[in-house]
Amino acid sequence: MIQLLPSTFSEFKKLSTIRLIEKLISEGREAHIITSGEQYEFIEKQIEERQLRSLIKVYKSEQNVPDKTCNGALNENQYKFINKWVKDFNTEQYQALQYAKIENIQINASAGTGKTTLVIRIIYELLITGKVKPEEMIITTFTNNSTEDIKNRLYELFYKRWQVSHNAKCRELIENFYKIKIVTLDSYNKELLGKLGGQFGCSKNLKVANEKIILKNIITKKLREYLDLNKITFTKLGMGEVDLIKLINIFISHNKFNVRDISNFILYESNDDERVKAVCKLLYNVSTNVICEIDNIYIRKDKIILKDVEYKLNEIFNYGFTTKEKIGRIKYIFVDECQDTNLLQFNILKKLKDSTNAKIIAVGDPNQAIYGFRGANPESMEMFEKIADQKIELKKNYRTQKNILDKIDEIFSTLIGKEFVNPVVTKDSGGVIEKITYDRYDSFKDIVRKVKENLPDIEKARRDNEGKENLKDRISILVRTNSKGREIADRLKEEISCTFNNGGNLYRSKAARELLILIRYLLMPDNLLYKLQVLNTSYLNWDYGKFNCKELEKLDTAYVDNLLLDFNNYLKTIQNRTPFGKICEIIATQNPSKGIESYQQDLNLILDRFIKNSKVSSLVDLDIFLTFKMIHDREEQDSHQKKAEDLVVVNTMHSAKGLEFHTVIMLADDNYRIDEERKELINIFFQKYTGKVGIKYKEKIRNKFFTDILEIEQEKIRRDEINLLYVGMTRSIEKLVVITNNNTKKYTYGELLKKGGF
Ligand SMILES: Nc1ncnc2c1ncn2[C@@H]1O[C@H](COP(=O)(O)OP(=O)(O)OP(=O)(O)O)[C@@H](O)[C@H]1O
Repeated sequence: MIQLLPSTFSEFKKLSTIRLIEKLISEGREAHIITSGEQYEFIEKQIEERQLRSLIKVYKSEQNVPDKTCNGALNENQYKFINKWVKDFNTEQYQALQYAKIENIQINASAGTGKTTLVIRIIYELLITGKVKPEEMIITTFTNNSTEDIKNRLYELFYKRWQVSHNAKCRELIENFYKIKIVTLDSYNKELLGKLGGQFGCSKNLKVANEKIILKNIITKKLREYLDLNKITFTKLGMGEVDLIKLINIFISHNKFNVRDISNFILYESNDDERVKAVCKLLYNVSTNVICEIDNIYIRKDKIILKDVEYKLNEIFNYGFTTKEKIGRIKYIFVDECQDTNLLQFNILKKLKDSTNAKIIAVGDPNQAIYGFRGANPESMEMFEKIADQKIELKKNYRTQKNILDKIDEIFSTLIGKEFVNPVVTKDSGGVIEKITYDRYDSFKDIVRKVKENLPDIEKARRDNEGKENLKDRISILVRTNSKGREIADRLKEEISCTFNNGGNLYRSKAARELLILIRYLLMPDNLLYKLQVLNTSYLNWDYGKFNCKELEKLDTAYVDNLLLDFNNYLKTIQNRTPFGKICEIIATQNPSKGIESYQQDLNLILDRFIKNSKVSSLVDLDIFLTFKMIHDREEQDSHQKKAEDLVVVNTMHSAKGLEFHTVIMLADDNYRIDEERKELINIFFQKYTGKVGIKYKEKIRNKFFTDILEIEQEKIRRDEINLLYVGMTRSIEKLVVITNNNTKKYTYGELLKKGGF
């Protein structure tokens, strides 16, 4: 709240000033007062006497303040005036804003304390004052969602400012908004490698490869070669081909793992079980072969694996193969959510800073670190702190009501076994935190009941907000996994309009794409393109390489037909089935999901939607349905408007990071470690410092290192999950409802919350 107080004084004004201060205290509000002359001295004295430094900030104006108070809407002149004197920020935010203009800073703060708001404001200030040009800054985040969020909020700031002031600079920035690089760290690194990687054979058109698709095929090929060459049987190894492929796949694609490090790993000890030793040797050899093959293919095709991007960039920087000219002019690097950075990423950012003399503004919250499992470094906050000239902590929470935050403190103090204190709250007008326990099989009824119960509040909040679509005025149903989110959104949509907000999209999933290809092939079996495409899908167990569908003319049709012979013969046996029956039959026999749970769930959901849509009966209908959905859903995803309209949104915990909602309904019985539940568990842990790799497969076969590392790794995963639960719970502004089962299962948030005494 901003108050302009006139410079001159009457007794009446004096009284009203005291009243104003009292009112602000009673509301627990924070205020900025601008005044001059004797009024300034008077207010300062009042504030001192009442010990209100933290609530009220007074600015002394050298100019005379206009003789009228203003609260809320400002006219243009008032706006200009205030903009000159005041940043509607608390002291720490204001300090950070000032430091950011001259130094490297690190901002460390808990949820809801205004980190993102501050970063956006710093960016805004640097641009609007002309200190930095749009193309001279890089703003990195970890997810596409955060990128979108920052873009929207920054744009809004410029737009609002332009509406009030019609400032020419503002207009110029709006027009050049696209030049501001707000990107995920991964995509920035890829672009950078394209620029710098000439000596390493990387071109500007470098594409990040979808390693999953290609890996499986190459692994199968190399595994069979190895087994043949060494005359090894599956019995000797104690596991079958599918599991072996899975094991090698996990080993190679593990995020902490880089292909070049393979020889540094220790896989077994001399007293390990013979089968374990045989599997480890196989793992080492096949992986090396696979990696060489992938490198060859990728170099030819100008592709690279995501993890390799960081590795190569580090090498380039380490060997000094880069110059300021090649990188381009960078004055500022912003790192949002810096707690989630891994060591390689940090090194790249630091080297980038050193080579360009750019300033780094890093913002994070150690309690919201959720990417430990994929290599984020727990010390990342400290690393950024070391390169910062100033460290700033934000101490006030502006989001959540006091009673909700107090409860969160209590739960997390118990869970992590040390005092956990959220920052000072600014809101204390009675928030609601409740837990609903159900003992039926399904929590859906409770979700619907709670949504309906809370909708009137949201509608009111929107009305109070003058009908403006505010993304905060919504109910968010928070779930742990994508598939659970989809399921809930799907069921809920039948009663209440809602949006599922996640990273992916059902109709862009592999399951959807492959199903469409299958349908088109069934419709037009003579079309060469569809023949090739279907050969590339998981419906055919084609064991090596994918066809390049763009090079149709180079292909020998007879050869392709020959490859499809078995599949076509099989299709003949089911030709009399109904279209839908045919598809179900093919899915049952060809098993395209190959045991990948998410693929199966996506497929089930699509089939379920087919069934519910009574208009879909022929294969052509199915084709149209899927094609339409692919286009339509894409529009829906891209449409900010659509997202804003719905009062109810379903979010995964990950996708809700950085957002806030009037009401949060959290589903706490979703399992967060599906792997543990599987009977035939395959698990690999890498211990970075010792180079040891813990391996477990089948029920009891494991190397000696596995048990040693297991506990440490589980604790890491648990910590990630606790942090993710914290992220979820701190999204709420007014209300937090937790729905959990009576018999809380292991590895659910219900279990964690119970341990936390909730
Ligand atoms: N000085 C301030 N005065 C009043 N409200 C503020 C202030 N700073 C931030 N806010 C508001 O507080 C809320 C939380 O801010 P923001 O989203 O920036 O927090 P955050 O620290 O990034 O949170 P998280 O880490 O949970 O994503 C927003 O609604 C924002 O508008």
